[in-house]
Amino acid sequence: MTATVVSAKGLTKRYGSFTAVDAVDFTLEENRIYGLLGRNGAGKTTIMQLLTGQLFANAGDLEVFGRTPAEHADVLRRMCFIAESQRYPEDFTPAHVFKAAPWFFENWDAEFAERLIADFRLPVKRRIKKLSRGQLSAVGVIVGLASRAPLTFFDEPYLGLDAVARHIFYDRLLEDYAEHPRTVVLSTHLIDEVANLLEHVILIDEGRILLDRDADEVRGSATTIAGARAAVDAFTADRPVIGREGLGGLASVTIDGRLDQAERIRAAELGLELAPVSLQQLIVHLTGTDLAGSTEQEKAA
Ligand SMILES: Nc1ncnc2c1ncn2[C@@H]1O[C@H](COP(=O)(O)OP(=O)(O)OP(=O)(O)O)[C@@H](O)[C@H]1O
Repeated sequence: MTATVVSAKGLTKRYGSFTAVDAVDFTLEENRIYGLLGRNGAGKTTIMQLLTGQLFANAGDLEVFGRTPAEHADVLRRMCFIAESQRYPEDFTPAHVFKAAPWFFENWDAEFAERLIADFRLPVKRRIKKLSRGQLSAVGVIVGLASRAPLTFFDEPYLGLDAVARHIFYDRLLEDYAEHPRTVVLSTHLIDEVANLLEHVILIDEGRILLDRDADEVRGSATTIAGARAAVDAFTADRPVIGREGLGGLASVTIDGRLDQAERIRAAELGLELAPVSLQQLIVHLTGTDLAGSTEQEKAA
């Protein structure tokens, strides 16, 4: 049986009259990788700050490892939060950060950190304020991975990381997670890149939860049918269409739900192609916008 690490009921955070997190209910289970997804301003960072005791909720019940996070130092010690723009003391070098890390994280693995430093080619003796944007992100990613905290949050940890470095992060996370399972919460706009990593998806929109489901179930919950427009239209006529694209005589229509065996055979007879829907496509549909819009992609590239 898996243990519940986080339990939130009616969790609410207001900034003045604006409600950033609106009475959300969710749980995080032990040893799973969660994607906390949503458009800009959806409330993802605020939720992570509530969970890590950096903010107080205005209403609701929150338990992390069975206790109220902000009031229990032993709970805070079991968490690691890597923010988009991590701050460090003036004149610190990455070497100072990694030397201090074992004071904060009892599972800190210095050897693993050394390997990551080599992977990311991080100049550990250079002052942090002189590091490039991507190198600064690498410092956070290394702390997040080598801390092996039972509950680790990565809030858009990639700013400036190039594609190679991002894939090193994903690979090392998966490898290390297989050997040292823990609960990881990853907030990102690069959904297609992390789709295979995620075991569970929580989608936030305007402070509310739109979707809280196993990632495989989400992936299998829609189908794209492509082919000659007339055949596609006929095949999808009575179905809940959630997306439609077309060019000339060709069409590609995404429907909510799976097709059974008979329907698949019929589609093949009509010369139609069936394709699974990506997590990103579904989320775009659910939130009405492309989360990985060009600015985010460019920022991360
Ligand atoms: N200190 C604050 N005072 C007032 N409003 C705030 C404050 N912090 C956050 N907000 C607002 O709360 C909402 C949620 O912000 P949050 O940072 O949690 O979003 P997010 O989902 O992490 O967004 P992004 O993907 O852009 O990082 C936003 O509308 C934001 O403007």
